[in-house]
Amino acid sequence: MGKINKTLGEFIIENQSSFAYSTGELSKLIHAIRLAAKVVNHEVNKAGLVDILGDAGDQNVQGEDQQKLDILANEKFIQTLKNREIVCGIASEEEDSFIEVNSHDELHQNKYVVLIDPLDGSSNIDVNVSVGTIFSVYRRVTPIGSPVTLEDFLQPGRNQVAAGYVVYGTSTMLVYTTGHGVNGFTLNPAIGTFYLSNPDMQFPEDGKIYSVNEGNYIHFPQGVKDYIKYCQEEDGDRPYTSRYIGSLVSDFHRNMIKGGIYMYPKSSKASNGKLRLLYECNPMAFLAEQAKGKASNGYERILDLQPTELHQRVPFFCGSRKMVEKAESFMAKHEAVEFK
Ligand SMILES: O=P(O)(O)OC[C@H]1O[C@](O)(COP(=O)(O)O)[C@@H](O)[C@@H]1O
Ligand SMILES: [Mg+2]
Ligand SMILES: [Mg+2]
Repeated sequence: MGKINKTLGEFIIENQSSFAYSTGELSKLIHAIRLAAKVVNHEVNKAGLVDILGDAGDQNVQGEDQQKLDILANEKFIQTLKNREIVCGIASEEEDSFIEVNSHDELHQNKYVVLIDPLDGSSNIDVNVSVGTIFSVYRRVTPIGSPVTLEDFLQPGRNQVAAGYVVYGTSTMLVYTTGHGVNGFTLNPAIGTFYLSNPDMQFPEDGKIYSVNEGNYIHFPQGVKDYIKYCQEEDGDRPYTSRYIGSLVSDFHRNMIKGGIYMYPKSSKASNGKLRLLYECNPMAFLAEQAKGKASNGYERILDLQPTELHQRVPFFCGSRKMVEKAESFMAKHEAVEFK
């Protein structure tokens, strides 16, 4: 008889006990994310057949054109989390400020807040290239039963209790951590069940793939330019291969499996780069570290950064530990002079 793959449901139940304060609330939360992921997956897969491609004609708080699928995915995740009364607050790339989730009984006991990037890789939606969803979970810091505040969301990434992503690619996968390693589950679309397909995922310590939008090369800090040149030099196992999908989730996923580094540096055009600390960099950094990889802003550990705004951006270097350290060493050489 072939290898029996554990379902996500079975895995959640089995691993619930490994989580401190375990009341089953976090398990219910992961279940809800699984459900919303299946709903969004269904929409993504038939995107070309129904009128959900293209932009929605609105802009989000960051001045980016919202795609129709950005809005649909945002609605599906928020609705699913709200309806299950397992969170007390939600923040999203597509919402200006956080949403307080009130349950029917005044003093609801929900203790988690969730931050989401409902649709990651929006520029790839219309061209049938893989996209994703990213989520990050914290225990609230304000007293249970009291109104949720911004403070509950502006926590350093090291406080995350869970983080993960869904990649809607050649197959649909849910990859997440609760601080006990990283596991990947593949959706069997025929029966709508996620199965454990990639247990204990780990970044190879070193790699041969670098992912960066080289179209911004001339605007990059000298340290980044030097590291890209280093990746391209004929020497030993170099040149490395350049791979850039333009969806953070997909580039991260490939690099975690094959070994590689993803970079979205600051530049003379964007002094903090493009990616958002709270619902892109923190969750991917938590996953990276749990998978023996590394994540920094070129100088500091992402998970130790103290957030100050819901939608703040930070430079991002993430992937195989030795590659991130190498990039950081080039950055350190030029730290003093770079456009502070
Ligand atoms: O087109 P650029 O500037 O290279 O940016 C691509 C990056 O921006 C993102 O699309 C930003 O995420 P959103 O699509 O969620 O806004 C990342 O997924 C991706 O890595
Ligand atoms: Mg994104
Ligand atoms: Mg997005």
